[in-house]
Amino acid sequence: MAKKIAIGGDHAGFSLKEPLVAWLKEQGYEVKDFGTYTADSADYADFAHPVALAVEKGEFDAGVLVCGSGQGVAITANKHQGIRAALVWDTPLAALARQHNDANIICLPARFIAEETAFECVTIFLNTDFEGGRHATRVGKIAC
Ligand SMILES: O=C(CO)[C@H](O)[C@H](O)[C@H](O)COP(=O)(O)O
Repeated sequence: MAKKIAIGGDHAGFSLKEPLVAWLKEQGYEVKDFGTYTADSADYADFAHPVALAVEKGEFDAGVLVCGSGQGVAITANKHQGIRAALVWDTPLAALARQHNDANIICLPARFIAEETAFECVTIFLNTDFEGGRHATRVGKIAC
């Protein structure tokens, strides 16, 4: 069965989110786009919270969030107890976010990453397993 991906971002993420949505669908993923749907100025939390909530509730296998720096969406998503949102801008970080942190949302900085690199990061993020072991102990200590 196709992996289900929730995606969202603000105006600054829009120019990256649009090709990402199309590309993810081409790859066979089931994608729900939580907006924003234009390049008009918008507030990242209005999109990061719905994506985080949907992933937290188990309605999606993973989330992708995009804003200018990636930081606003990451900070917002990590307010949710069940979310581990990782700010990623290169492929080794995408792998580590899964291997060591069991991240369930990848946050991309649209204004600081090339489209092709973003695609590579998302591919790695969606296809890398959590290593468990000592990392499971550490991840288990995150929630407060
Ligand atoms: O990067 C962001 C938050 O971390 C946002 O996407 C905004 O782009 C950033 O806050 C700048 O805002 P602006 O209205 O685009 O100048």
